[in-house]
Amino acid sequence: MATAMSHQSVGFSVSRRSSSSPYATISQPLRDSLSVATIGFKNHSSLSYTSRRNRNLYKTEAIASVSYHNTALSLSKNIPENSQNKSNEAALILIRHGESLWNEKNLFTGCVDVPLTEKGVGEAIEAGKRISNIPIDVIFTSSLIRAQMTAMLAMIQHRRKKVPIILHNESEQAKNWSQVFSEETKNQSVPVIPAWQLNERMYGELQGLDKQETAERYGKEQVHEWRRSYDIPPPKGESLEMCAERAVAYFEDNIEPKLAAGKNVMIAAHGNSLRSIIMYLDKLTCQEVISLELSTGIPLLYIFKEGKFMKRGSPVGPTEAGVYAYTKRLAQYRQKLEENSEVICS
Ligand SMILES: O=C(O)[C@H](O)COP(=O)(O)O
Repeated sequence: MATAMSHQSVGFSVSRRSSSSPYATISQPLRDSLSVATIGFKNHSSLSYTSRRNRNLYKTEAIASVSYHNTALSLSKNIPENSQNKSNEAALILIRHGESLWNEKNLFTGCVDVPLTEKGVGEAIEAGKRISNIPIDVIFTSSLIRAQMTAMLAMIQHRRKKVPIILHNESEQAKNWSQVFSEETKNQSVPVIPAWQLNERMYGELQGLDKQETAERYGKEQVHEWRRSYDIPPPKGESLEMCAERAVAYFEDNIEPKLAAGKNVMIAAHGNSLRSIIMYLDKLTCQEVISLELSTGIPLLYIFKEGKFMKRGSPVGPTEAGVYAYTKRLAQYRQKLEENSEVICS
C-alpha cells in the first residue's frame, strides 16, 4: 500500500463521483471499496500515539470558544445547517498552506513564521474554489501566518459568503475586545480557531538552512530520515512522532468532538502536522507514513460518519477543478447554494 501512494498528494485513488451521478451516498459496498482503495484501514495496535496518554496537557480554550460561537452559527436564509445534522455526518477538509516564501527558497521552515508567496496566494484561492460548495462551520488553523492566510483566502471563495473571523483567546482582554454584538452578523461568520498544536513540526537546528545544501553536507539519506521518518528527530527538533503527540492530541480533543456533533470543519495547517493527522485518520504505519507527501494548497476531503473517517476523493493536482465526491447531504447543501445564490451573494 505504501508504494501505491509514493510521492502522491495523498490517497487520490479513491473512487470518484461519476459525471452522471450528482453524488455518491456512503453505502456499505462503497465504504468497503473506499477502505480498500485508499491507504487501508489496518489494525496497528502497536501504533497508539503517546498523544492519547498526554492529551490532557494540550486541552485549550478552543472548546469554550467554539461553543460560544456555535450557539450563534446556525445558517440562516434557508440553507440547512449541519449542526442540526441528525446523522452526525460531517465534512472534514484538510489543507496544507500554499507555497511560502521559504518553500520557494527551499529553506527548512518549521515553526518560523513566514508568509505565502504570490503563487501560494493563488494556490489558496484555487483551493477555496474547489471547496466552495462544501459546508464549513468552523476552521482550525495553526498559529502561523501561512496557514491562516491560506484559510482566509480560501474562505473568500466560498459560495456561502460567510466571514471567517479569527478568535483571539490569547488573553481575556483580547477575547473581550474582539466580541461581536450582532446575532445576525455572528450568523454570517465562521469562527477561525488558531492553535499552536497544529503548527509545523519544529525543525530544530535545520530551520533557515537550505535543504539542498543540507543534503550535500549531511548526505541525502540522513536528511531524508530527518524529513520523513516517523521517530528520528532532526537536530534539536521534533520527529513526526513528537509532532503527532501535540497535533493528534489536539485533533482528538478539540476537532473530533465538533465533527461528532455534525460540524463541518476545515483545518489549514502544515506538511508534517497534517501528515501526523492523516497517519491517525488513515491508520498508517510508521513505514507507510514515510512516503506520504502533501502538496501545498491541495484540499483533502474526509467524511466523518458513525465514528469513522472516510476519504472522499480529492483533486489530483492544482489544475483539476472541483472536489468530486459528495455525500447526499453535501449534494443537498450544494443544491441549496445554487437556489439561494442570489440571496446569499446580494
Ligand atoms: O518546514 C518546512 O520546511 C516545510 O514546511 C516542510 O518541510 P519538509 O518537506 O522538509 O518536511
